[in-house]
Amino acid sequence: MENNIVWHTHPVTRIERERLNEHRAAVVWLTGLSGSGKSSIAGALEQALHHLNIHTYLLDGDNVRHGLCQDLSFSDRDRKENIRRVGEVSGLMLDAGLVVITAFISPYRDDRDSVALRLPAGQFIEVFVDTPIEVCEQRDPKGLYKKARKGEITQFTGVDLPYEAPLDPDVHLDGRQPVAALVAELIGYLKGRGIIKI
Ligand SMILES: Nc1ncnc2c1ncn2[C@@H]1O[C@H](COP(=O)(O)OS(=O)(=O)O)[C@@H](OP(=O)(O)O)[C@H]1O
Ligand SMILES: Nc1ncnc2c1ncn2[C@@H]1O[C@H](COP(=O)(O)OP(=O)(O)O)[C@@H](O)[C@H]1O
Repeated sequence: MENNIVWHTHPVTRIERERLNEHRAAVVWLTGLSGSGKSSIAGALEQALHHLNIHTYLLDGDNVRHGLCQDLSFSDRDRKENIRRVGEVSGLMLDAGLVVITAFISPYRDDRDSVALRLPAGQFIEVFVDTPIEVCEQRDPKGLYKKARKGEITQFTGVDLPYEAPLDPDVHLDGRQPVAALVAELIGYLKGRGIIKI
């Protein structure tokens, strides 16, 4: 259907914003089970990058679901929409020249791949926070696994809905390692890819 909307190209581009920032823009997309460590790693990574004078923004599932996505449930359909919206916001922030860090379960490969396809090639970095469900369940800081096992919460990832692990992630983290070591691994990766120079 024709919608009469035409893309408008503006004079200041992402490349120029990146030059001003003295680093490249990227989306560092953390995916993993609830309790795998996404938020902890994302927060510590942002702090480390901030100290290196990198312009960052962190989008976290729990927080985004208080506002932008407060109308969405945990059904497959709503998770798809959640990830689509977050992907679009990440794309805008990437265009603004930021290193965007996202922490969403994002359990479905198709949804993650759709986000990657909407972003400039090479600027979507898929990070698998690989923590066995037994470990996540033992951590259970919010008591959600306990509730899901008792049937008090349904559609819980890893209990009655699947988690599709990335087949070929850019970075594969062992979520049982200390957060500081995982952050160092990510910083090393960003340097290796020429996103940050320091
Ligand atoms: N049913 C169900 N399944 C999974 N998670 C649940 C559910 N209900 C609430 N929560 C809490 O919501 C957080 C996950 O939100 P996300 O936006 O990251 O999920 S998704 O990407 O849309 O699948 C998740 O946060 P994390 O534990 O930080 O991953 C949970 O705290
Ligand atoms: N690498 C780690 N080693 C040990 N405990 C961790 C690690 N990462 C996170 N945790 C702990 O596990 C729990 C879940 O971490 P969190 O970052 O909230 O995970 P997620 O965002 O994936 O749900 C928290 O209690 C946190 O302190």
